[in-house]
This record gives sequence, structure tokens and C-alpha cells, in this order.
Amino acid sequence: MPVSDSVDDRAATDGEATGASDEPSLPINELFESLQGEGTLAGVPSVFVRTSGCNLRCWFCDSYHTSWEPTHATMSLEEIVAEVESYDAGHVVLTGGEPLLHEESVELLERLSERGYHTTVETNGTIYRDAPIDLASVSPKLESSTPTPDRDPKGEGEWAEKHEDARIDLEALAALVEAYDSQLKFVVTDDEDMPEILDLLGELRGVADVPIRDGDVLLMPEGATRERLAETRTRVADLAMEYGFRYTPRLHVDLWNDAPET
Ligand SMILES: C[S@@+](CC[C@H](N)C(=O)[O-])C[C@H]1O[C@@H](n2cnc3c(N)ncnc32)[C@H](O)[C@@H]1O
Ligand SMILES: Nc1nc2[nH]cc(C(=O)O)c2c(=O)[nH]1
Ligand code: SF4
Ligand SMILES: [Mg+2]
Repeated sequence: MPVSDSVDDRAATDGEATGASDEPSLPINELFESLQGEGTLAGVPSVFVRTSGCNLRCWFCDSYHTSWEPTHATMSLEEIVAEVESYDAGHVVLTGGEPLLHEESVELLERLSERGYHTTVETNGTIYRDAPIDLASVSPKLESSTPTPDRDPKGEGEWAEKHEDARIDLEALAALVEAYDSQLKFVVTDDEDMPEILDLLGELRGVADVPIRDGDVLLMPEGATRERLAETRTRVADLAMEYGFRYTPRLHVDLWNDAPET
């Protein structure tokens, strides 16, 4: 449900735009039911709540209208929960944009958890928040995500430095894997991504108080369309076997290509 335009990294959530009351709200780009397309829960019917606004700008972002050109409707938590409850699924995926930018995401997760929902949070791993999260689906961003001038979908590389500075926060990553059941889901294009993944895992294993098993590391092919996935997925599957990590498909792209609300 893309509605109003916002140019802020953190889209307004204070209700001013609507003159709303004390009820907390979130900028919502879309809310829909689908099958979880990625990760260890792939195939599970789930309701997706997609917040708008991101602190990064991956050149390949498949959710352009939450990052590069964010749009949203402001929904109260009450409205969000009511819409979630209108579907049958018992799993909710809170995603974005970057859902943990918004402190109101914590209360949304609390309300969903109280109602018995299993919650997955899709996050880029740069922000930690204390919330009832059943699965932290963390996707740390590699150098190959940086919007250099030749890869910038919008300008001429204005975001490259900010993205590069912010994309890895070891402290936040360690806090997430220590606090929650988690998976680390890397977007991989080719062999050149592998040394950086191994280095990052080495650093994270050095600082985190919990073991990070190779089985919790997932390689996901880069591709927002069927055509692009056809170019990347076989090599990425081979890399997963070679390094002993898991491979995750992008089931929703196979099924529905790049259609919205899927
Ligand atoms: C749109 S992001 C939103 C959550 C959070 N900002 C993040 O990046 O994890 C949801 C998932 O899609 C992945 N993703 C985005 N664009 C992609 C692309 N073109 N190919 C493969 N994965 C992509 C992200 O890495 C993340 O795992
Ligand atoms: N079906 C489906 N599964 C997904 N898993 C993570 C998604 C996301 O955008 O965070 C996503 C998505 O957009 N659609
Ligand atoms: S961190 Fe996630 S939402 Fe933000 S630009 Fe990257 S893929 Fe898109
Ligand atoms: Mg998606």
C-alpha cells in the first residue's frame, strides 16, 4: 500500500502527519500474506509487515520504495495488528526497509507475541533492539552492496560513503546473535564475496558469546527478478557446497517474479 512520499531515512512515525493520538504508529509500505521466500522458514505461510525507511542504500535493493524513494502509509499499531489478524497465518515477518530503525517496532513485536504469533525480523544487522523476536534473520551487507557511481540506481554515488561506513556494526551483530535464534543470510553475486564473508564470520566469532554454526550461515543469490536469479543462483549453490554453508532460494521470486505484495 504505497501512499505518501517521504525523503527521510527514518520516515515520520510520530503521528503528526495524521494528527493521530498517543497510539504509536509505524510507516508501512505494504502489508500482505505470502509464503516466506527466504531462509530456514522458506515455504511457511506468513504475514509480511514492511516498514519504510532505511539507513543503508544497497544498489540492488529489491524494496526500492522503502530505501531509495521511501513511501508509506502511517498505520497505528492497533491497525497493523488488526490487519495481521485478518489473515490466517501464524507467522509474521517484520521487514523493511530497516524495521529496527523504528523504536515502535518493539511494541508491535510485543503485541504480536502476546497474541501467539511467531515473529521473524528481517534486518541488515546494524541496529540492536530488545524485543520478542523468535528468529532474527540478519543480512549483513558486503562491499558488493555499496552503491558506487557505476551501480547507483538513482544518482552518482552520493550514498556510497555513508553506506560503506554504516553497513557493518560488529557490536550490533554480536548483540543480535547473542540475544536471538538467528540466521546470517548473505547476498552473494559471485566468488569475490566469499573472502569477506569468511573474514566477517571470523571477527564475529571472536566477539560473540555464542557459537555461530556454519549451518546458521546462508548464501542467498543476488537477484530481484527471475532473469537475474538465473544468472547467479547456480554459482551461489556451488559456493554453499564448497564452503559448507547453507543455500537459500528466493522462492517468492521464482513464484511471482518481482510483483509487489509477494
Ligand atoms: C529488503 S531487505 C529488508 C530487511 C533489511 N533491510 C535487510 O536488508 O536485511 C529483505 C531481504 O532482501 C534481501 N535483498 C534485497 N535485495 C536483494 C536482491 N536484489 N537480491 C537478493 N536479496 C536481496 C536483503 O539482503 C534481505 O535479506
Ligand atoms: N515472500 C517473501 N519472502 C520474503 N522474505 C523476506 C522478505 C523481505 O523482503 O524481507 C520477503 C518478501 O518480500 N517476500
Ligand atoms: S539494507 Fe535492506 S532495505 Fe536497506 S537498502 Fe539494503 S536491502 Fe534495501
Ligand atoms: Mg523482499
